[in-house]
Amino acid sequence: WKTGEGNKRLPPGPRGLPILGNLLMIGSKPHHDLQRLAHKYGPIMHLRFGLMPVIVVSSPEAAELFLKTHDLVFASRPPHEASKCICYNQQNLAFSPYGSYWRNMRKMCTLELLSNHKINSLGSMRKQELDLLVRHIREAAGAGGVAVDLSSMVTSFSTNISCRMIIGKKYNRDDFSEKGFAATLREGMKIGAAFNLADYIPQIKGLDLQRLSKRMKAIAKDFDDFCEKIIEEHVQSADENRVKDFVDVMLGFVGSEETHEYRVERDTIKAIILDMLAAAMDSSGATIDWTLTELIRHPRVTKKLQKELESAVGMKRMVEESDLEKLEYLDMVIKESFRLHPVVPLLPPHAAREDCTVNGFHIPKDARILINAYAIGRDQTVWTGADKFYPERFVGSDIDVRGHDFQLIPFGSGRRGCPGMQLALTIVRLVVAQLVHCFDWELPDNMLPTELDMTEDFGLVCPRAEHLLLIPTWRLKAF
Ligand code: HEM
Repeated sequence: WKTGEGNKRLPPGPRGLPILGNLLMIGSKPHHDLQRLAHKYGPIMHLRFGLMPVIVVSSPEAAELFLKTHDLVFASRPPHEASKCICYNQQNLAFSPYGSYWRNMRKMCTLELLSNHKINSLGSMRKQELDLLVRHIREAAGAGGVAVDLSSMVTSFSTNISCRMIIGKKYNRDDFSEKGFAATLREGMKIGAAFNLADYIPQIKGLDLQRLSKRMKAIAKDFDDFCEKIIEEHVQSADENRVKDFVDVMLGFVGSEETHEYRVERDTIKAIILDMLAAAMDSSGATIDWTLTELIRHPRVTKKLQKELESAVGMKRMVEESDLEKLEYLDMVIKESFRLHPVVPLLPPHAAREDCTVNGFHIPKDARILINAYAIGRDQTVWTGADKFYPERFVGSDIDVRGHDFQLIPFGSGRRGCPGMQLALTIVRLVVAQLVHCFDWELPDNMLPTELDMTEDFGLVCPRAEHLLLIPTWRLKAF
């Protein structure tokens, strides 16, 4: 329990095996395994993955200490083989270590790509894509009693708006490589989320025991070809009047360090393209999917939400983004969904930039910090009836998801908190409201809501393992 440096006390935790440490205690759902261990060892727990000390944080008070009180110490990311190989030596924002490069890119992403102004300027594009989604579902509903694969439809919608916003156009299933655009990107994300032994025992990296390195190199090559093609198309494009996508904005900064403070090179653009696509493509879609699943399991909540929409929007038109601020119950439903189903259940690892003492425990430099947002959202000591979906718990409460309230941190908090939060909240609220307002939903084959499979598929983003199949019926009076 002691470090080599005198009597410094590490947080409690289970004993590990030589070399592997506690790695074998972690299965296919790490957030569940770590939640179980935290019940035994406490909210600040010490494990060892391979040769690396890992600190697991599982309560709001502890999360506040790491993400607010000592935010600057824990604002880095550890070395990450997948990002090194695929994202140009960890030049992506999400995994780049704390320092001037990260600060510069973070500022560019926050002020130039994900600002409220930029998000608002893309509103009509979101509307077009959402209208298309509703049309497809309505066509299926027209056939009467036919179930649609809502998970697939929402995922395609989310992929399409992300691609249009970031690289200016949509990609078909079979574009890009033999496997297809989205499948290749998702494979990259799966590899990024995998427990790669080389990250924890760097000495055995060359052995490539899990055969990840070979796959990473193949994907890195595909991605590089893809990003090069995108950049070339943007450079060649003569249309000055089109709405600027993220690649246009970043290309505008290349070689203009004198007028802008951003130092942007070709590899930077490629790393940020991949980062943004990976962060945006599945996260909002998975959240929408989980929210609709809970609504199907709780018809009372759906009815109440439909009533709110009826009185705020009326039955003669669809929901607009400008309606969202009036929809208080929708806000509670979304918060409750984020609480039970944070789609990034373990925040990407933070890294300690120096030794630090937290709550009397010694946290060594370079330790990986895993914040278990899933465990915090289901903490029985914080939430009454923690496993129940009950949006009314937020009536009269000012707890929100924006990172000020550490009992609910689906977007993280502090310097590394999600810069895409405002965009994600707009998309999730709008799509959930639209789908609940335009359609009634039923389960196929007389299935009961209690029979819905709630298994998660763990990755960088954690969607439902099974697709949500539902029968839609059009509700609105007009058109
Ligand atoms: C429901 C949707 C989303 C959720 C739940 C989510 C959640 C998160 C979380 C938990 C983090 C890590 C915070 C930490 O380490 O403390 C994060 C980081 C990040 N997110 Fe999101 N996110 C979502 C959507 C988006 C979108 C739409 C974008 C951009 C288009 C985005 C871009 C990023 C980036 C670039 C980072 C890395 C920030 C850094 O390390 O400095 N996210 N997100």
